[in-house]
Amino acid sequence: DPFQLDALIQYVDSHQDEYVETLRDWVAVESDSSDVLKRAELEHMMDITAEKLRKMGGKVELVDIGDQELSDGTKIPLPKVVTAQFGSDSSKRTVCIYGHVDVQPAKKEDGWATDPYNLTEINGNLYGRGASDNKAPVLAWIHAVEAYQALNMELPVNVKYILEGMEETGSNGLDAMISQHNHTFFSDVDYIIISDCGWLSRKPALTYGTRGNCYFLAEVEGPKQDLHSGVFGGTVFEPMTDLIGILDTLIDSSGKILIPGINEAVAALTEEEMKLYEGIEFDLESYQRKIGVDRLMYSSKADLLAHRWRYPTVSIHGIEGAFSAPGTKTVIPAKVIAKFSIRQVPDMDPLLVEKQVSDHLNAEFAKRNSPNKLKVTMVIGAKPWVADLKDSLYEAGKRAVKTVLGADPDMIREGGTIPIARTFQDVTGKRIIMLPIGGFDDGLHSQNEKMSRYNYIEGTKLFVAYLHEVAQVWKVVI
Ligand SMILES: C[C@H](N)C(=O)N[C@@H](Cc1c[nH]cn1)C(=O)O
Ligand SMILES: [Zn+2]
Ligand SMILES: [Zn+2]
Repeated sequence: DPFQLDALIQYVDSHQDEYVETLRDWVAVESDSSDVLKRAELEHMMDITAEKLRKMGGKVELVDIGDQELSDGTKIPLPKVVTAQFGSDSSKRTVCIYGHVDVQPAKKEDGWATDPYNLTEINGNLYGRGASDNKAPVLAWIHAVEAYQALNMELPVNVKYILEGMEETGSNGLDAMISQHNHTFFSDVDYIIISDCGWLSRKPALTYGTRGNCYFLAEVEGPKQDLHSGVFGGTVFEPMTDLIGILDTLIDSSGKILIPGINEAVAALTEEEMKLYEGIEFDLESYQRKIGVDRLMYSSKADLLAHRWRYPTVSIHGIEGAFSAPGTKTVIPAKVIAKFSIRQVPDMDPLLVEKQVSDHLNAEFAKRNSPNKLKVTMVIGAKPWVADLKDSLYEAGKRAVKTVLGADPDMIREGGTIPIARTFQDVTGKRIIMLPIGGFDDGLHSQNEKMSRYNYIEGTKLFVAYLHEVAQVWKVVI
C-alpha cells in the first residue's frame, strides 16, 4: 500500500473551507478556563471535542479528573479530559497527541478589532480567541486522521489523543490523571506529540524546549475596609504602597532577577547553544516593530533568543483589589493581591523557587516595619522541558516539514510553558516532539489572536505527512 501523500494533500486542500467552519464553531465556545463562571462553556467544549472524535469512530472517553478548589475553599468539578484511540494494531507504533481546548480570557473592549468569539477571516488570517492557542492545531491533528479515513487509507500508526481543558491555568488535575493512567492508556504509547506553540519567523520550526512557570499571589491586607485617602491618608500603612515596594525588589530595570538563589540555579549557556541561536532565522527589527516598542532589552539575536527561551524572567501581571477603573476615585484599598510569575529554565526547581520567593518577599516586607499582613502563595509550579536534539523523532519532523513546506525547519525553543510536557517525560518516560504550526505573529494571549489559513491548512498536511514519517522511527534512541 504505497503512501499516497498527494491524494491526502489534495483531500485536505479541497476540504479547507469545512475545516475553517469547524474552527469557527470551536472558537464560538468561550472555553475560558480562568473564569469559573464560564465553566459550563468549557464543559460544552470538552463535549464537542469528544463528539467530533466519536463521530470519526474513535474509542472516546471523557475522564473525570476530580475537583478544583477555589480561593474561598469551595470546590467545583474540573473539566473532563477527552481521550480517544484510533487503531490498536500491535505491529504499528502508537503516537499520543496532546492538546488543549481551553482559552485565555478575551473581551472585545480589551482592544480587539473583531468579536473574539466570532472567527473572522481578514486577508487570509482567521481572527478569534484560541484560534492558534490551541484550537486550530488540535483540529488539524483531528483532520489529519480524518483525511486518511476519508480516502480509506490505513493509518500508518495507531493514534491516541489526550485533550484537556485547563492548560491555560496550569493543567490542574492532569498530572494525577497521567500517573493514574500510566499503565493503561499510556502503556502502549511510543511517542507523544504536542503542537501547542508557534514558529519563530516565517520559516517552519521544530521546538525542543519550553520554559516552566511558577505563578505567585502576594496578598497584603491592612485596614478592615477601603478608606478615603484624604481623611485617612498619612495615618495608616497603605497595603498598596507595601505591595509595590516589595514587588520592586523582584527584578531590576535591566532584567536582572534580584531574588537570592534564582540566577545561581540556571544551567550555563554553552558555546554550542549560542552557535545554534546564531544560525536561526530571526529578525530583531521586525520583532521589535511587531511588538511596538522603541528598544529591546538585548541587541544581539543570540542574547535575545537566550533571554526569551533559556533564562528565567519575572513578569508582573496584575493587582487584584487595586482601583483600575476609569476616573479618579480617591481610595486606599484595604487588601491587594499581586499576581506575578517566574518563567523557569533548567536547572531550576519550582519547590525551591517557591521558598526563595517567599523568603525574599517576607524579608523585604519585614524591612518596611509595616503592621499589615503579607501572604505569599505559589498557585502554579510547572517545570521546564527540553528534548534531545538528536532524537530521531525530530529527524522525522524535519523530513515531513521538507516534504510539505519545502524548507528545513529551524530548531527552536519556546519561551512559554506547556505545564504537562515535563510530566509526560518524567512519569511516562515516553519521548516527546513539539511540532508547531502556529505563526510567529499569532498574538497568543493577546488582542487579535489569529491563525493564518495557510498555517492551518499546510499544518494539517504536515501532520498527515508526519504520521507517515513517525511510523518509521525506531523505538529506541540511536
Ligand atoms: C505555550 C502555551 N500555548 C501556553 O500559552 N501556555 C501557558 C501555560 C501557563 C503557564 N502558566 C500558566 N499557564 C503559558 O505559557 O502561559
Ligand atoms: Zn496553549
Ligand atoms: Zn496559552
